[in-house]
Amino acid sequence: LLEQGEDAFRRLFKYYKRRQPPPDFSGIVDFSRVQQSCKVLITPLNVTSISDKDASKAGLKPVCKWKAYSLEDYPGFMFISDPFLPGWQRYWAKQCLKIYPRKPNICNLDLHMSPEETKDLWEQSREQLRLKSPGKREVKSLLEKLRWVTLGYHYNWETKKYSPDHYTAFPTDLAYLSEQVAAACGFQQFKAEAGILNYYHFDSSLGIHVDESELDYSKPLLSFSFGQSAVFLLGGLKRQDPPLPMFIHSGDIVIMSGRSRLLYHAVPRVVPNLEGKAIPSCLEQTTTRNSCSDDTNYRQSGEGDWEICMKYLQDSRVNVTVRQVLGVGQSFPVESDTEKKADSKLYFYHQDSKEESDTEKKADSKLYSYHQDSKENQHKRQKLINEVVAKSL
Ligand SMILES: O=C(O)CCC(=O)C(=O)O
Ligand SMILES: [Fe+2]
Repeated sequence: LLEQGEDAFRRLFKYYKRRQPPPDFSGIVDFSRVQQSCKVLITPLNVTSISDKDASKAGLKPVCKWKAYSLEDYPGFMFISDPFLPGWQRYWAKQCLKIYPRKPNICNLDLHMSPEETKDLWEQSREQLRLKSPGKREVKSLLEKLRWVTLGYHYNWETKKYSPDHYTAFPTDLAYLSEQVAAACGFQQFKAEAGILNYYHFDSSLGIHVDESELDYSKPLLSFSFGQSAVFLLGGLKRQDPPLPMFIHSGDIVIMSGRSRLLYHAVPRVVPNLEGKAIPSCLEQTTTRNSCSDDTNYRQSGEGDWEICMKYLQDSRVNVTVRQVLGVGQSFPVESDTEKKADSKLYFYHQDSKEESDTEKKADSKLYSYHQDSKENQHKRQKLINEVVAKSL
């Protein structure tokens, strides 16, 4: 057991990432097929926390219809199995592909391209994607090279900080969705202040990490997924703690709050949806005419856009995590000049350098190595954990 505990997370991460021989997926928790495993608990939500009408404006079913789960050993962790109304996953997936990557939002491609060149990845990629034939090795469109987009307080991968100096308006529709979901889970005053979109393909993974850059851990972290499925590993407070593997499917929402807010986690693998179809059927549904959306984008969206989305999602997964960075009445700590410099570095467009710097490469692939924490960081982390635990008791 001592040996097993050594670096159980790394071993399991590599195991699920492995191609040959493929891993055994049978032991993975699948909330869409509740096996009444001893660990999975069905969680009742307060069905009056948000009105059915407000839920439907965000494309969500009435809360009484949601299937919400929690895990015995992970207080504060919640999993909502696809609570979206028919047709609405399409809407959100399209926003993630067509609208949110637009300027002024920041994406990995900005690290080595001019704002002019990354102005509208959707427009720049749609023809190429439309003509793409499956299985063929073709030049990748910009949309296919997209790895991440940041929203609101833009996350700086290098300094691992949010900065008050890099804020752009958070998309109102996504803020609304997040606030409804947070309220339904018992977090009434949630404010969507920062977002990270991750774009995955079948060969992508997201390393072992903890989201600790936000300044108020009493606020939940919300995660929405669309497209193909993923194996998600939920670890412990220590990096080495053995993780629990679970599937995340299209439409699923993960909430990390309370004691689970600072747990290590990772996505070792993206897997085809378990129905074995090109696109999971929940994404194929269209809305009924009378659903009440205030968003003109939605009504104007043509079938042509959806055709491009489908092409993209056949071998991709999009995940968006929404975070509240500041607590009520809280403000950013004052930064020193050196910190400010480091902070703005990533937003500088290197006009005369075609070579990617190491920093760019790292940030670009988001595969920055997750080094063993320094003594100082470990100490800081332990302090934070104590705070969170104290608050959630
Ligand atoms: O893709 C996911 O499900 C997780 C994403 C994540 O952990 C993050 O963006 O911090
Ligand atoms: Fe994360």
